[in-house]
Amino acid sequence: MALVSPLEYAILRSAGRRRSLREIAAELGTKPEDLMRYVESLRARGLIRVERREVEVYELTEEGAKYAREGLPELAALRAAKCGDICVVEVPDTPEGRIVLANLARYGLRPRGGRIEAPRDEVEKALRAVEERQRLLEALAAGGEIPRDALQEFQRRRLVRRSSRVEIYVESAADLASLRVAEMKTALTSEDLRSGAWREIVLKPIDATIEVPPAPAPVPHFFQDFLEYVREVMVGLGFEEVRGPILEYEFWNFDALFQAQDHPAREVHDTFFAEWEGRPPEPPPPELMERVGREHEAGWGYRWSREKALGLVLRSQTTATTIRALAERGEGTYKVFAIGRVFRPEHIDAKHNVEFHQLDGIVVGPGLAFKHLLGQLEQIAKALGMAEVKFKPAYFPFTSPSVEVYARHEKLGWIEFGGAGIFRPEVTRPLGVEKSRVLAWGWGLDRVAMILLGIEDIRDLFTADPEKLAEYYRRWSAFKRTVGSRGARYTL
Ligand SMILES: N[C@@H](Cc1ccccc1)C(=O)O
Repeated sequence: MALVSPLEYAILRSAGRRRSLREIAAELGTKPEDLMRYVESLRARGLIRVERREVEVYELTEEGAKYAREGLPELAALRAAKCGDICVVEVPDTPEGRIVLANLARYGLRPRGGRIEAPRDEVEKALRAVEERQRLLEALAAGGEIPRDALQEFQRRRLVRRSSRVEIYVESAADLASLRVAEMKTALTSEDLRSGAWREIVLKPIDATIEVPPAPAPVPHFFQDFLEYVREVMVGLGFEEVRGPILEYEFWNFDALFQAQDHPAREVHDTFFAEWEGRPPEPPPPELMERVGREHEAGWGYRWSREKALGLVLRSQTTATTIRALAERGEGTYKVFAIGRVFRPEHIDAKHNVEFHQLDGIVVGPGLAFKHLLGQLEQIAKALGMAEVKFKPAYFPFTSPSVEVYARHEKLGWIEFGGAGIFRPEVTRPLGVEKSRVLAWGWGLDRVAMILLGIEDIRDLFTADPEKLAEYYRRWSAFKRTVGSRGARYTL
């Protein structure tokens, strides 16, 4: 008495006296490759016989598939014939036209002077023959079988190509009455072993040698490529790149940006607070912390805590990185940017992810004003190839005036993809920046990529689906080729 799983039993019953695995899979509503390991396991136990045979298959070429969809060109030519007792078939004097004439000659319609003139009944006979070819071509496209001579003819015309496939045939070698259907598990528990239940359990077989259907060839990751492109655009605009840690002090992520310690964005539902046993990042200079603390106490009127500022978070904005650069370099004339991952405990949907990428930038120099900020944002948006961008007044604790930046997504409509503003004096003063003004912005690059590539769901940037990855890579390559040649429109 052999034990088999319910699925193995179904395979044996369906196999009976020799059948192709594809038929069995179709009957059981699954795919042959999903049955293979069970077939292998049955074979190993002598319950089934397996035979692999190479079979010829005919598949449509690209041209064949096109004609199956749109109709053979000679069919259109015959249908357009002008008939009295004599029919006249005209074709354009092009390579395609000449192919049509050559094909019609096979049905006995001889061209003369680039056109065909023949008695009506001959043309009708040819039309019926061509219609029959069309029917066969469509039948083949739908997966049906067609006569051999038709296949050979299509092959000569390069509408069909021959290849081979391994077809698997199985035949039950078991007496169904002698089998017992048992539970199937992937792993046994110690309880199964102790109680002896393992004797009544079928273990799910694993066979790593089974062929799987081919997956599309791997392509470079479009979003990685995109981030590299943004980096190059920024460098091309004269910016210098700066980098900063992902595990960041609250100080740089919030305090140095004049974001009060009881600001709602500093609650657990908006920020990932971190505990870290390893080596922490280099702490901020103590004097700087003092100056920032005093600015908070004077400006927001609460008791500032140094301990709180030394707490660790997963960076929630790359402004944490540009403010580090500002603190390091101080007064002067310069432009820097940072590209990096940021983290926020969002409710995940098509536009929000808990992990995304930002481009932050600052422009530092004396005499800079709001118009320069808008001009700078416009320049970057254009350089990236964004078509339509809009600015709206907004609020951030660290800038004044502030704007939100919107762009139009072909499916999702206007979406916000970033913020910008001029750093408030409360931000720049403790850093020793008093003469210069600082233009600052932070853009969500995931959303920019969605807008540029027409991606409708932010989660798709992290998809593991090879088809989607290949599709997005195609869109990305096409975008890169045409960037710079699109019209752009900007409104305030
Ligand atoms: N850091 C802000 C964006 C911003 C950056 C710089 C200036 C103004 C706004 C955000 O992530 O929403």
